[in-house]
Amino acid sequence: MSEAKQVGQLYINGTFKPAEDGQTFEVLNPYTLAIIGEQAEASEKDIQAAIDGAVQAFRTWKQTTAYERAGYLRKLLHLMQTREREIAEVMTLEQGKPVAEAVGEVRYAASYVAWYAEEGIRVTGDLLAPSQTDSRLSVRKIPVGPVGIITPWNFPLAMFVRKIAPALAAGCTVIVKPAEQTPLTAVKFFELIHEAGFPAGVCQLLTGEASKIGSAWMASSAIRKISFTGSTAVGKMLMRQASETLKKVSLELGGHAPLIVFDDADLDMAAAGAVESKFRNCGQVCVATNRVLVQRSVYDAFIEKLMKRTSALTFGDGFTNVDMGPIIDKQGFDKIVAHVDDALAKGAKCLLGGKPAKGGGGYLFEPTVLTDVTSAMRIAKEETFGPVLPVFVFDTEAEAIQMANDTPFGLAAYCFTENLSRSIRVTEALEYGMVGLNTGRISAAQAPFGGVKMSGFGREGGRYGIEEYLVTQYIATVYKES
Ligand SMILES: NC(=O)C1=CN([C@@H]2O[C@H](COP(=O)(O)OP(=O)(O)OC[C@H]3O[C@@H](n4cnc5c(N)ncnc54)[C@H](OP(=O)(O)O)[C@@H]3O)[C@@H](O)[C@H]2O)C=CC1
Ligand SMILES: O=C(O)CCCC(=O)O
Repeated sequence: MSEAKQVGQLYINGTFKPAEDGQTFEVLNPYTLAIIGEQAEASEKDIQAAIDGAVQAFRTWKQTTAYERAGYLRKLLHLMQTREREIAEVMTLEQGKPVAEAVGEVRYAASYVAWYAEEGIRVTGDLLAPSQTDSRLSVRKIPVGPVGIITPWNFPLAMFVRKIAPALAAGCTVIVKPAEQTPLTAVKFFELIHEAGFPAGVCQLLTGEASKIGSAWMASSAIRKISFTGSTAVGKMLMRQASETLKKVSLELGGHAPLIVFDDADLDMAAAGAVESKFRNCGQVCVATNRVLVQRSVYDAFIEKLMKRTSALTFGDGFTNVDMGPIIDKQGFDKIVAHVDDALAKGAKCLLGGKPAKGGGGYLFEPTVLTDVTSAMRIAKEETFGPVLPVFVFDTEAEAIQMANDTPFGLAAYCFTENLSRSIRVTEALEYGMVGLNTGRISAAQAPFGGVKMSGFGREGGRYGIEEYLVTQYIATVYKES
C-alpha cells in the first residue's frame, strides 16, 4: 500500500467535498501510530446539507421500484467484488487487521449487498378480509424515511454496509457516520457508491465530531430512523435522544459471549471454535467469546488442545502474514491491560501471553489464556474487546446455563456438545439473540444478527433486517359498487 497520505472528504448530495470550514482530523495507522491521512470534519452546515439532501432524495427514491433499487445494488456489488483488495488495504492501514481478514470483511459486506439486492423485491403487503362487501383493507410496507447510521471501527466496512444495503433496498435514503479511527475505508466505499450512480442524496457520508453529528440528527424530525452499532453506553444515550422525535431505533451493542464446552463435546472442534471466535480481529468483536466455560472432567484435555492452537497464533503488522494485528488505540489497550491485571491480582493463572508486545510502535497484546478465573474478576463481567481468553470450570449442565446467563448482555453464546437432547435443552435456555452450536462462527448475510437485554435490539441480515427500515401503512377503502 502506498505511503502517500490519504485525504478523505465528505460525500454530500452526490459530491465529494471538504468540510465547509476546511476542518480536518488526523487518521492513524494503529500498528505504527504514524499519521496516514486527514479526514474532513463536518461543520454544522455540512450536517444540515446532508439532512436536506437525504430528505429531498427520499421523495423520489421511495418512488423507484424495488427492481430499480436492486439494479443499483447489483452495480455496487460488482464494484465491491472487483475492487476488494483496494478497499482491504485501506482498511488494514487504518484499522490494523491482517489484509487477508480485511479482504474477508469486504466479501462479507458484499454478501449483504447481494442478499438485499434480492430481498428488496420480496417486500410485500397484505389484503385483509373486509367486514363489509364494499371495502378493501390493504396493508403496505413502506420505507421509514431518511436514516442516520453510526458505526464503530472494528469492522470499518461491514458494520455500515449491512445497514445501508437493506435501507436502500427498502427505499430509504441514508447518511453514514463511521468511527473517527476508520473513516478512510468509508471514503473508499463511497467512491464505489458514486461510481454505481446512486442518485444524489440517496447515500451520503459525514465524518467528524460524533456528538455534533448525532445531536443534529436527533434534533431533526426529518431523520426517521437511527441504526447504531457500538458501545452500550452510547447506544443508551442515543435511544434517550431519539425519544424526542420518536425515531425508530436499532441498537447493536456490546456482548459478553460465553462458550460452553461439555464433556461430550468434540474437543478439537471446541478448541478450534474458541480460538476462531476469540482471536478474530484481535478479539475486538462484539460476538467474540469472552468466557470459556469447561466441564471439569474434560478441563485438562481441552486446555491442552486450546493451548496448542493459541500458542501458534502470530501477531504484528497486518500487511505481513500474521493472524492478528494491533489493538485499535490506547483506550482499547488500557482496558485489556486492566482486565488482565485485575484477574491476575485476584488469583487467575496466566497460561499464555498476559502482556503487551513490542513492534511497530502501536498497541500490541499477546494472545492470552487465563485460568482459575472467578466471578469476582472484571473480566467475568465486562467485555474485554481484546485477545484474552479466560477459562472457567463447571460441574453440571444447570450450572453452565446459570453461569452463561449471569450477565446483563445477551448478544451471542456458543455451545459445544455431541448430545442431541442436551444441545436442544441448552441452546434454548441461553438468553442470547444468537447461539452457535458446535461452531464459533455465526454471522451470515441471510441470518438475523442482533441481541437481547443490554446488547440491544433490532436485527441485521436476512428477511429480518429489511423490516428495520420499513413501516406498516394500513389503508381502509370503501368503494361504490356499480
Ligand atoms: N458492538 C460492537 O460491535 C462494539 C462494541 N464496542 C464496545 O465499546 C467499547 C468502546 O469502544 P468505542 O469505539 O469507544 O465505542 P463507541 O460506542 O464510543 O463508538 C461507536 C460509534 O459511536 C460514535 N459515537 C460516540 N459517541 C457518540 C455520540 N455522543 N453521539 C453519536 N455518536 C457517537 C462513535 O464516533 P467516534 O468514533 O467519532 O467517537 C462511533 O462512530 C469497546 O471497548 C467495546 O467494548 C465498541 C465498538 C463496537
Ligand atoms: O463486532 C461486531 O459488531 C460485529 C461482528 C462481526 C460479525 O460477525 O458480523
